[in-house]
Amino acid sequence: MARYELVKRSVALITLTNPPVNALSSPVRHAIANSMERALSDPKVRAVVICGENGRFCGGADIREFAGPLRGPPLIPVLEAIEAGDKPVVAAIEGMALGGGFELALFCHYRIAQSKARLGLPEVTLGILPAAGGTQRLPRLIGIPAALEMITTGRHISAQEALKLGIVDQVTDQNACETALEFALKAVGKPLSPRRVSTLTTPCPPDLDALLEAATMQVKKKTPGVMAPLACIQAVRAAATMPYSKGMKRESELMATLFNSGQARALQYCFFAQRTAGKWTLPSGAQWNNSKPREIRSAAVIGLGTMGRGIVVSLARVGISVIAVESEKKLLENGRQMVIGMLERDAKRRGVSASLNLLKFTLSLQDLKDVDLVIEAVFEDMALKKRVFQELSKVCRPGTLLCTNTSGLDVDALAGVTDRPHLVAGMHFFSPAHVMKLLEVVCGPRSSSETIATAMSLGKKMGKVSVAVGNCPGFVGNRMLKPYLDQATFLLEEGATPEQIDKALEDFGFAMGVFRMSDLAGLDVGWRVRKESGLTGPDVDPKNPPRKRQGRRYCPIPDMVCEQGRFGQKTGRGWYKYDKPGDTNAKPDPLIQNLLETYRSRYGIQPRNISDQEIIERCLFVLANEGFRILEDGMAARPEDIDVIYLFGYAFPRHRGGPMFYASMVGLERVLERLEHYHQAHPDVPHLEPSALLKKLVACGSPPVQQWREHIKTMRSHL
Ligand SMILES: CC(C)(COP(=O)(O)OP(=O)(O)OC[C@H]1O[C@@H](n2cnc3c(N)ncnc32)[C@H](O)[C@@H]1OP(=O)(O)O)[C@@H](O)C(=O)NCCC(=O)NCCSC(=O)/C=C/CCCCCCCCCCCCC(=O)O
Repeated sequence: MARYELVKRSVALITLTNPPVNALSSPVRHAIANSMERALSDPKVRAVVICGENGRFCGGADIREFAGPLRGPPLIPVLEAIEAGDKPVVAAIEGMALGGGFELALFCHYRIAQSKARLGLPEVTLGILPAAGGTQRLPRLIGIPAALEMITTGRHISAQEALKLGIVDQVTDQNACETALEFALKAVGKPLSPRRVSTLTTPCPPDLDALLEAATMQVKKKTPGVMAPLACIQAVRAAATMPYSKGMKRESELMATLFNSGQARALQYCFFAQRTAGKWTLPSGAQWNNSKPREIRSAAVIGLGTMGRGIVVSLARVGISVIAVESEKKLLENGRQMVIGMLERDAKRRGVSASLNLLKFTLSLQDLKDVDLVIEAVFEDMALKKRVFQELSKVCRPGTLLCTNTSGLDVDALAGVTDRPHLVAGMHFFSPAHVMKLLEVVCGPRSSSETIATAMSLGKKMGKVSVAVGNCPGFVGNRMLKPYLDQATFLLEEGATPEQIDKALEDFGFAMGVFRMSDLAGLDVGWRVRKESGLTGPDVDPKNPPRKRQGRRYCPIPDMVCEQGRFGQKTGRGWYKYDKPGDTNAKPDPLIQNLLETYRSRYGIQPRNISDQEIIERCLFVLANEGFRILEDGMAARPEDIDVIYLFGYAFPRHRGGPMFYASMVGLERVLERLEHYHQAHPDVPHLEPSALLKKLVACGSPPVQQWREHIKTMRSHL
């Protein structure tokens, strides 16, 4: 777990050896303690260098250990022995020094960083704080404002920035370990006291209170209801106002309030869920680690609407040459200008040059014969998409992969009109596609493992969090969204207002409630889908009861809002009113209130007071219930995949872990009981009927979310 060598006859080289990131697990802490003792007691050793194997200094504490009882030597005394020793200790930072790894470096007397290394204290993103002295040592080294920013955001900084801030003593383009060995020999005999960060006085700005107050306001605004950033600010205050030892005590008290919190568990779950989601499997046994993706050098995007443009940008900025296709000259020119503008702005922001030379714009599908992969992003119309796929099948060379960006149509039906169904898959981007991190990779029953491997790997290359899902209407994300939206409108019928429902969801942690979000996305899209599927409009049988469709409860209020030309922010009116079209400041609209009152009296609905608890339970439990059904149907491989989809595609609050994790935190028994209760009250809403998997898990004693997969295994799988 750590290798000990004597090099250059007088330097002890301690190499952390815990792949993949040399995390500070209990055996590593043991090994560091033993190695330091050996180095300090060996008269031949005049200096010490600590580095990490495989070009990675240290990724911090072993997060997996946080879930169980704490074992092994506590980290702080191990690190204190480094600082207290009478021989210079140099940290040789390659790759990364994060969290406890960064704190380890801060206990060393000197720090040398390789120029590509990243440093940071990301604990706040895991719901905790840097409790191995990070909150007390970093402010002493770089001052309150810079330390506060790093600790409350968890931002990783470059070696160059670390040098500028005074965190590292030298940056090298060479091997950091070699440089540190030379450096260590030169440090022998120099006084160590000024190098001990614990002895430094925190430079205290005169406006400390105002500074901390501003930081508090900022984190409350950015992450309302999240505890860790606030605790970080309190800990940094201690670094400015207390002696080191008292500050360390305060740091550990604050850590104790966070360590076992639900938020910390949720955020740490999210960290692992995100990594688990990349590990896809297919029923054939093909999976992420036994299937080779193809290399994609060239791609085509068909359709330059909002989605198509974002996809072109996502591809071009990672160096893939793109042919963008439109059906009319005007649309093509418009799309071309917008894509170029987007790429230029993106490049400026990243300080690189825009890769415009990778782009080609055309009106002809014939130009696509040699591309490696096509992503179709035309209007959401099955007949149109089928025509495009038939044409692509004729034009593209036999090996070209054909992908669709449909947000819910049958991918296999599209595969069926091609000459290569095994090379067809869904790549469902989220809008705006160059910003949103989520990509649902839709595996049709005939998609080959190579096709899925390629789509997943391309997603990763574009910086997306890619999740493999099965081919069912709406896939995972949009399939779950429907019952969630339905509950929100049913609650309106029963007496709630858009403002009340949004506030309850925003207090829960969503950045925007469901109605504000719908106004932002535009209400006309859903209206068109409902008209096309015969739920509203002239195709509805006049004998159909007004609030029922196919025997189920149906709320026509969203249709009534659209009939008034209220399509959301873009028209200046939707569920809310706005000062002008395109404005974002949502204001309650008395006209909506009137519409709701008239509607209720027309149907004899007596409005009732609805509690925030009911809003949260009905909206979120029905969401999770559909998630359980998706797992039952084998359309998602595991609950983590569903949660990752909701975190990255639908802005589910990360400190709640995602809908499935949230359900497990509430307690599956309670979720089941509440769903049964609401279903009894609303028997014409089948989505409220508890799913078989939820009942099965409760019957099995409500195992933790990571164990649900064992219970799902016996069910059918499309993944
Ligand atoms: C940037 C990375 C490091 C690398 O990224 P990349 O190369 O892309 O690789 P990944 O796919 O992300 O990761 C590869 C695998 O490694 C696993 N991994 C990564 N980091 C860790 C880790 N820190 N621990 C465990 N496992 C890790 C990852 O899951 C992958 O596994 P797999 O292949 O999928 O199986 C990137 O990985 C990254 O960003 N990592 C996280 C970095 C981080 O956040 N570090 C901070 C960790 S927290 C920390 O360091 C805390 C320090 C203070 C400790 C003080 C402890 C005191 C406890 C006292 C508690 C007192 C309370 C008492 C209360 C009571 O009374 O009970």
